Amino acid sequence: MDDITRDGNPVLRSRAKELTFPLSDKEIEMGKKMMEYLEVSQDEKLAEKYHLRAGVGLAAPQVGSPTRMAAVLVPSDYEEEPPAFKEILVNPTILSESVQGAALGTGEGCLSVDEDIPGYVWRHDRIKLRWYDLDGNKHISRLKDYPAIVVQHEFDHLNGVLFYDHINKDARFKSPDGGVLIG
Ligand SMILES: CNC(=O)c1cccc(C)c1Nc1nc(N2CCN(c3ccccc3Cl)CC2)nc(N2CSC[C@H]2C(=O)NC)n1
Repeated sequence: MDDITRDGNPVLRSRAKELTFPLSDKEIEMGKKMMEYLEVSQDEKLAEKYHLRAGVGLAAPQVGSPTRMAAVLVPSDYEEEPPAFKEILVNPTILSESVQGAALGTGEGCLSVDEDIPGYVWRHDRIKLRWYDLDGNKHISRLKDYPAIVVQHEFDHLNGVLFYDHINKDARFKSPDGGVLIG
């Protein structure tokens, strides 16, 4: 956990730089290590053994690298099913986003923010995402609900935005018209 940068470190408030292909061995290794972190953090026994906080997303600035890469591992509702969304995203771009909003009903947490900050983090319920994999292949993904929220949270990290920047401090649990609460 000590290798996760914490709020206050300027790398979390900077705009991360695009990566160029072919990626260096070091960049590929970083992507794989970020995904491995999420896998271990979601295994109760291993997370306890290595004192890791569970996460479903991790962006390169959170491991000290101001580059546009993020790992996302959103499990499905049933353990024996494959994950809802598992990818290492390079140079992601949100191509379009729904007008309809969505927020996690329990608020958001972040591996780089140690304290709980109450409030809904209103995002877009659906997004169309263009991204590249570690080999430089282009992908387009249409995401909805929890996976869409997680990707927007990680995308924010690449632009120096943290989840609590979106919380309405005067009305932390206010729902905008038509917004859906998830989870
Ligand atoms: C303040 N209240 C809260 O944090 C909060 C409180 C309750 C519920 C939710 C849903 C909350 N919110 C929240 N919970 C998560 N986890 C739930 C548990 N889970 C997990 C845990 C154990 C094994 C496997 C897994 Cl999968 C890991 C992920 N993750 C995020 N976020 C926001 S988007 C990026 C994502 C992230 O990875 N954060 C570290 N938010």
